[in-house]
Amino acid sequence: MAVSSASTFQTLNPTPTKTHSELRFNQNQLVHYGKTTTTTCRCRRISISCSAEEDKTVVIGLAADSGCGKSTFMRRLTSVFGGAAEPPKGGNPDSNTLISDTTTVICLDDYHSLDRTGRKEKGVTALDPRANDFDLMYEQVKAIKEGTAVEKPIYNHVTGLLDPPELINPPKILVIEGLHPMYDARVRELLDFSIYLDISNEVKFAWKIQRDMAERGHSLESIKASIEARKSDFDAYIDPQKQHADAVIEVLPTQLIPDDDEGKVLRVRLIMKEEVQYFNPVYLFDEGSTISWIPCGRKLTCSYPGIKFAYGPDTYYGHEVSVLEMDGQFDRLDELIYIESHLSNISTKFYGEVTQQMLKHADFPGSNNGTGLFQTIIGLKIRDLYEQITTTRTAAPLEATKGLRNA
Ligand SMILES: Nc1ncnc2c1ncn2[C@@H]1O[C@H](COP(=O)(O)OP(=O)(O)OP(=O)(O)O)[C@@H](O)[C@H]1O
Ligand SMILES: O=C(CO)[C@H](O)[C@H](O)COP(=O)(O)O
Repeated sequence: MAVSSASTFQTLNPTPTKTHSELRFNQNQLVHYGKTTTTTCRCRRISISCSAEEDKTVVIGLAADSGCGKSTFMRRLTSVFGGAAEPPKGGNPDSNTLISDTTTVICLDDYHSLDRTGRKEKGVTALDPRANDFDLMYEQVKAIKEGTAVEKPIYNHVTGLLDPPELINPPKILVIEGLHPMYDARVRELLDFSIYLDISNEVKFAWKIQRDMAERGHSLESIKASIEARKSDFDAYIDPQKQHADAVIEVLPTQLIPDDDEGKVLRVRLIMKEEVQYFNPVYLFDEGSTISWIPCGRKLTCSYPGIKFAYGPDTYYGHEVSVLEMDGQFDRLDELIYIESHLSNISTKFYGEVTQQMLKHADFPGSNNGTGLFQTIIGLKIRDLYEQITTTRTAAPLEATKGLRNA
C-alpha cells in the first residue's frame, strides 16, 4: 500500500454527493499526483509498515443529545492536549469537524442519511436510526482506526443538506461525538473509551431556553415543542446508550435548595466503570470507601447554598462503578486546588493541573460547577489512556524482538 503525505491528496469527486451509496463507492478513492489510488496510511515514522500497531488511532466516543454540552466538553478535551482545534483548512465553512495537532473531532450528524427535507417527508427525527447510515459510520471509523484516510460526508446544519464529503486523515486520537456513538454494536466495539453526557430533562430544558431563546431567538413554545417532538426517540435510541459508556457525567438539579426551580445550581455525578482497561476511576480521600464531604470552611469560600461532595461504590446497569458527586458551585476557581489536592487518580502531570485547566477556561459554561470539573478530569484521563495505549503498543514489538534474540 502506498505511504504518502496526506497533504498531497485531494478529493476525487468535488461535486455534491447526494446519497451515501455514492459516497461509499467513492470513499477510498483519492487523487495522488493526478493518479487514482486507494486510501493512504498515516505513518509517524519513516519506512514502517502501514499496519504498524503503534500507528493505530485511539478512538473515543462521546454521546449526548443536542445542546447538552458536547462542544464545550470537546473544547476542554482538546485544550488538555494543547493547540487550538479548528475546522479543516480551506474546506467547507460549514464543516462540523475540528482538527488539532493530536485530535480530530468528527460529528456523527455527518452520517445522517436523510437530509432535513427527507426526514420531514418520512416523518422521522434525526435521532431515529433510520435517518442515519450506521454501515458507513462503521466502515469509516474502522478505516480511520486502522490508519486509512476516508472521505466523510458533511451534514450542513445551515442548509439542512448533505454536502460533498471532506477528507479525514487518521489522527492520533479520533473523537466521534453526537447522538449515536454507542448505538451500533460494531461502532461501539471500535471505541477505546466512551462517555455519555446525561443531562436531566429539567436541566436540558433550562440550557436550551438559555441558548435557543437568548442566542437564537426561538420562542419558549417552539423550544418546548422541539423537546417534546424528540422525547420518545430520545428515550428509545439515545438514552439507552449510557449503559455502554465507560464514564457517564450525570447532571441533575441541586439537592441543596429545596424545590429549586431555577436550575442554576447543579448536582453532577461522575459515574466511572470499574475494570476498564487503561482507566482507573478517580477517588476522594480513600479508594472504595463511602464519603460525604462539605469542603466549605477556611480553605474554600462558599456562598449559599454551599458545596457538597460525595464518593462511593455503586452499581449502574449491572456494572460495578465508582461515583464521585459534586452539588453546588465554586465562588473562587483559584481555590479549586483545595478540592484537587483531595482527589486521587486524576492523571495530572503536575500538582494543580486540574485547577490550571479550569482557570484557563473560566468563561466556558459549567466552569463553576461539577460539569466543568468532571469534564476536565475526564479530559486528563483520556490523555492518560492514550499515553498508556501508545506506550503498550511501542513496547510490544520491543518485547517481541527481545524474545527472538533470547530464543
Ligand atoms: N456545563 C454547562 N453549564 C451550563 N450551561 C451549559 C453547560 N454546557 C452547555 N451549556 C449550555 O448549553 C448550550 C449548548 O452547549 P454546547 O454547544 O456545548 O452543546 P452541544 O451538545 O455541542 O450542542 P449542539 O449539539 O446543539 O451543537 C451552551 O450554549 C450553554 O448555554
Ligand atoms: O439532534 C441533532 C444533532 O445535533 C440535530 O437536531 C440534527 O443533526 C438535525 O440538525 P438540524 O436541526 O440542523 O437539521
